[in-house]
Amino acid sequence: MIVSLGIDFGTSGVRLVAIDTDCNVLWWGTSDLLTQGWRATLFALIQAIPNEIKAGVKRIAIDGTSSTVLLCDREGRSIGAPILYHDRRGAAVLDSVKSIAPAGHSAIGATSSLAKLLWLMGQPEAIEIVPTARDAYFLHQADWLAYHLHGKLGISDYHNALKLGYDVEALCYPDWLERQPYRPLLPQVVPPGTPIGTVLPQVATELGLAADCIVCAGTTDSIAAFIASGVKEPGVAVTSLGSTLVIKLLSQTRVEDVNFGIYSHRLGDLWLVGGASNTGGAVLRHFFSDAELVSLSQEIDPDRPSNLDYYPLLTPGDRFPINDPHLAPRLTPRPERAVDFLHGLLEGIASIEARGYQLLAQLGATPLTAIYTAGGGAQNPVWTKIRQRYLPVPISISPHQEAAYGAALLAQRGTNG
Ligand SMILES: Nc1ncnc2c1ncn2[C@@H]1O[C@H](COP(=O)(O)OP(=O)(O)O)[C@@H](O)[C@H]1O
Ligand SMILES: O=C(CO)[C@H](O)[C@H](O)COP(=O)(O)O
Repeated sequence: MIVSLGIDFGTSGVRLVAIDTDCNVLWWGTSDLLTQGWRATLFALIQAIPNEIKAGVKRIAIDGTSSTVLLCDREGRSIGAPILYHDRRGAAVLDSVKSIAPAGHSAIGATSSLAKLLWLMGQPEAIEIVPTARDAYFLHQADWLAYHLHGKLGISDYHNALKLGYDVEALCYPDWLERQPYRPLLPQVVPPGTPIGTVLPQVATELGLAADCIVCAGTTDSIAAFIASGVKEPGVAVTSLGSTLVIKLLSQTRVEDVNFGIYSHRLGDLWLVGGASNTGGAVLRHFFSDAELVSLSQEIDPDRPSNLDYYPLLTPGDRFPINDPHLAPRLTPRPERAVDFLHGLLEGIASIEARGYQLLAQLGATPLTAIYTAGGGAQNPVWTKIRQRYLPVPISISPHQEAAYGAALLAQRGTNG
């Protein structure tokens, strides 16, 4: 039996999926992040796989949250704490980012990997490191975790590296990054799913993996969720209704517009175009429990408009489809009945999603033909009907929603599979 493993370090936990050559799920595991850290969580999840399945594991790929980064030494030890995907400390160095990256580049943003790198470069520990930069590495979460399996430091994939400034069309770092003093810290970048090396002998023994098990380059969590859907046809999109709202449309054309927070990841010979909004399930969860979301949604008539015009955010600022760090939430007027308030929230998020897809069309992406939905919100049929009022194409639930399943497919087939 040949088994591929996908491991997802997502926004709300860590999941592992093992699949066979026919893509059947043989095993799945889930864990909160252990207090001992990312590596301990990774190892515990792999250790928990039953031996008869584990013995067949030949490929592993890991996805992590996009723009979660760290600096580490040549032993892979983190220098300072990792900086998480939503950490906005990069806002302090945004002017420096803008001074080196071309206008409109997707690496320009308070949470981008590049902004975090520039922030780190201003810290005392980095000032010591840069002159001897061969001994230090700037890595993404997925790169660093894979290192603990294959033992090679300084390797990333072109999904994680997009917001670092890597040129995913020319497949090299652009001149404006090559010129920087911290260039030696940057990882070598390969296509997601590329075999990097076999698992280290001591790790194979510790985890009970086969000595010839290959560790592949990873991806980001939301791209792994897209890959999980199995979508191969340009024009088909996946909307993730998790804590945040993320839309990704498979397109023959690349589109970028920083004003709307729209950018394109490369996916084999095609483009994954879209953006990520701060609206989504986290706002719903702030006001309602999951049980209330189910019961109250059943009382909503999805064919009737709420007549509320919300832009649901928990704090000011959005990235997409309005890229404005100060954008004010719009959550008033608040009706007396909870069901009416929820109706307004679900419509508000649906209208942001629809606006996103309209913009992709206007900017020249391959025309939208169908939408799959993933994430907690996909389980709400009333919301699907509301969204259907705003969107001109059929909406259905994604057949596979787990990012870890997408990472397992990536390990098995690469991005063109
Ligand atoms: N019935 C429901 N209707 C709408 N949203 C829901 C429902 N159940 C859960 N959610 C939302 O789904 C989100 C969790 O989805 P999930 O995909 O697990 O998120 P994450 O992005 O954190 O991985 C929560 O923020 C919650 O508000
Ligand atoms: O909030 C996130 C955590 O990763 C989103 O998934 C992210 O912003 C989307 O990024 P990308 O398109 O690079 O996967």
